Amino acid sequence: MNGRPILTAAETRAAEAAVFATGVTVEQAMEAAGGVVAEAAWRHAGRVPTLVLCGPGNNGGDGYVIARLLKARGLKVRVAASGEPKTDAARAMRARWDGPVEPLADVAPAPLLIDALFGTGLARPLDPAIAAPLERLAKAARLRIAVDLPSGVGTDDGALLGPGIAYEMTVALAVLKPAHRLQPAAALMGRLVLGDIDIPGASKLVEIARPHLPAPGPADHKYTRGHVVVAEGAMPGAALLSAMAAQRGGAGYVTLAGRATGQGGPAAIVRRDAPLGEILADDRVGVALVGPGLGRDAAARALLDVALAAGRPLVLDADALVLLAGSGALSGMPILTPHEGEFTKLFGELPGSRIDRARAAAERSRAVVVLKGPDTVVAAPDGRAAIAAPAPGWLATAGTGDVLAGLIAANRARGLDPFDAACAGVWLHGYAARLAGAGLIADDLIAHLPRALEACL
Ligand SMILES: NC(=O)C1=CN([C@@H]2O[C@H](COP(=O)(O)OP(=O)(O)OC[C@H]3O[C@@H](n4cnc5c(N)ncnc54)[C@H](O)[C@@H]3O)[C@@H](O)[C@H]2O)[C@@H](O)CC1
Ligand SMILES: Nc1ncnc2c1ncn2[C@@H]1O[C@H](COP(=O)(O)OP(=O)(O)O)[C@@H](O)[C@H]1O
Ligand SMILES: [K+]
Repeated sequence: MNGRPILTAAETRAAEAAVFATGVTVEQAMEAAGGVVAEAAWRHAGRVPTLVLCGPGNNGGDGYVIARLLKARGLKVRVAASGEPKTDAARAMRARWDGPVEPLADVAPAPLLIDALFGTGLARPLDPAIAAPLERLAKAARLRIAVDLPSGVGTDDGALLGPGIAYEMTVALAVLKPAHRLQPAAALMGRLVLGDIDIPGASKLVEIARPHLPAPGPADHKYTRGHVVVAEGAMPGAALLSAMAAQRGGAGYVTLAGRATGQGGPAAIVRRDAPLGEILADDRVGVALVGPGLGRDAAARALLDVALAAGRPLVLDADALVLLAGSGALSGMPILTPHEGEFTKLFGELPGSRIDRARAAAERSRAVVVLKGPDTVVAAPDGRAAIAAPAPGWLATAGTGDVLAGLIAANRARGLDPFDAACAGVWLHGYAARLAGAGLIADDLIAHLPRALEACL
């Protein structure tokens, strides 16, 4: 798993401090930051009259640099500030801006608005005296560009601390921060550009990257590619969706275990109406998926108990998660795939961001937790975590979770470790959703999985 690192505000400051310790100055870093944003703005918007809003900290310092560089390219640039700069570097950049600085409260709008009010230093909700003019100027602009982050979002949790303006572009400086990927902030970013300013960062939190999933080779046969067993329950359609997703997601052998034999779906699915324990006793079984359409009655509980006792790698979804509420640590590092509702039933109300909550849940359950939603987070008990790039809202339709569970099962069965299998499944799911496009239903995702797999060869 080696997606782009995502650093919190404190980690970003530490990464910057490490670079400054080598002799690079804050002013140099700020010149570089202003340079990448000015370049991105120029490419995106061209020769457009521009208003740069500067805050009191180093985000504002970047703003003064951007204004100077765009003016040097011949743009009509005005600057408005919420107050005097408070850091040495920002003061230095303010001094290098040779135009006037207007007060934010009553400045006139411009077609291009560049927001350098606050970045990673925002510590509390925006004051109305800043939020109101920001909103007014953003509404009146034709294009809005955020420097590092839209002003008014929580860097580490993606919470809204301001008016929630949607930008056409955000230029993230040095590294991605959680707010670039966590909702509701992530939805405001527009096109997200990462501006390299030579401040490297490493983190246990990454963006989910395209996995490398090699094609089967000469040494492979159906079992080496992975044997997935999906347990059927009260609603066999859900298990069928999971089974089909596991097949199209690359599993070499998929067994549907249960009573509803012969109900639609490809002939290539093996259907067995035998006790689940007997089916899972086969050493060639790479993973058991339990939960989609399982039901929550005694029969469902009995199937779950059999799966938990079987000693095979597990993917537990949907009803299985509800049945697990109140249980402690699990053995064998299963993968749990709750949406928010299932997560709360399973783990209660945990504090912090989605990342904090997924990590705490993973640690408590000793499982890899996939906290699903528009900003899916994957977390492992060892602290590794990953956030998906935004997926299409069209995924909010019945059965797409069953498809995700089947995909994760296929990747686990092919031998990926639980964290990597979960991340690979989430990536394929999001990619297939983009391919399937508007109006998708869960079945369409499955039809697009071969092309998603192709992208990972
Ligand atoms: N640290 C560095 O050396 C570099 C930082 N860079 C920029 O600097 C930003 C971070 O700079 P800072 O740490 O100075 O933080 P910010 O510029 O985001 O804001 C910090 C300032 O805002 C005040 N503040 C916080 N919340 C407020 C609120 N709700 N209302 C009013 N005032 C509030 C703080 O008291 C402080 O004065 C990054 O996002 C990036 O844009 C870049 O210039 C690259 C180099
Ligand atoms: N608004 C949204 N934007 C992007 N992805 C979403 C959104 N809502 C749901 N999803 C994704 O769709 C899937 C829904 O899964 P789930 O809630 O288990 O549905 P079901 O049980 O009907 O299959 C998850 O992968 C989730 O991340
Ligand atoms: K900003």
